[in-house]
Amino acid sequence: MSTAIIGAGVMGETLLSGLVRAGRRVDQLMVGEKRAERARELEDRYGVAVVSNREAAAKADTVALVVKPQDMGDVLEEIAPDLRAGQLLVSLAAGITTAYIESRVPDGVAVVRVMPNTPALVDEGMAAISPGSHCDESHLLEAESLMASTGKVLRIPEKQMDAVTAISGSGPAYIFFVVESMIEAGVHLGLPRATATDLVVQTLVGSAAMLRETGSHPVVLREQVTSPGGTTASALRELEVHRVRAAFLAAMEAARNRSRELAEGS
Ligand SMILES: NC(=O)C1=CN([C@@H]2O[C@H](COP(=O)(O)OP(=O)(O)OC[C@H]3O[C@@H](n4cnc5c(N)ncnc54)[C@H](O)[C@@H]3O)[C@@H](O)[C@H]2O)C=CC1
Ligand SMILES: O=C(O)[C@@H]1CCC=N1
Repeated sequence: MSTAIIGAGVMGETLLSGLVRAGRRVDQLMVGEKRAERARELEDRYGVAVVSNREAAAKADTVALVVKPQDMGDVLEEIAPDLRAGQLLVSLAAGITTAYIESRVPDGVAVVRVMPNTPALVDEGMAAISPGSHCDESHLLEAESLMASTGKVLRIPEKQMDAVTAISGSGPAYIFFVVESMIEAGVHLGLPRATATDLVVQTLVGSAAMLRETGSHPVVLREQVTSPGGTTASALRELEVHRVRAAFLAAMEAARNRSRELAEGS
């Protein structure tokens, strides 16, 4: 099965590198990328063939679309003449619906919408997938196998996609923001930056491992850290006073709403 990736920016390369790490043959992979310099970089780094978008669409069994939502209309218009019924189109773009894609490609092309995230770069990705209207189980299995090369995959109804985008798609950025804030706080408290960074990163990794390995509710894990009348209780009170919980809710609502807007091309 050959796979083409159209749009090899951050997420396109993340997918490409994951497929290579998962043992997909490089001669079964190809890339369509608009920026010539970027295309050369990927050829050098992975030995992958860089071809035109139309050649990618004509030759590959599966075509992954990893361009920005705003570029999706142009790319679909360009490759539509080369697509055929039964072929699989996997879109990783935020906001873009399977109906949008299906209305721009020949009848019978199978479309799967995916929302991945960047931890896929270290094989800890979280991808959600939803089938379009011409998908059978074999198309879903192929999309799942594509994304499973870089982490966990969950099947979800497409109506949940904008919320998923706000949580796991954009999620790594919120976590990095928290990490960055904690490091700055450590520096403010007088710690050397390198020490603060080591402390915060390992605390994050350890906490994530506890969540995954114990399966305990985060409230239970938080209560274990919070000694009565102690330091954690004092800190948590400040987080509540500064409305951090409400800020997270507002932030994710904004991301969900932006995903909906992207569907309308803005
Ligand atoms: N970066 C992230 O964390 C995530 C990104 N996504 C989605 O992945 C898609 C790509 O995002 P990024 O990789 O962050 O953006 P990016 O800007 O890094 O990559 C887009 C790539 O597409 C190329 N491109 C643009 N028009 C093209 C065309 N006509 N033909 C071929 N290549 C073309 C650009 O040159 C660029 O290399 C977006 O739709 C985004 O919603 C989804 C989940 C997470
Ligand atoms: O910011 C964005 O629009 C993309 C989609 C999810 C993560 N990055």
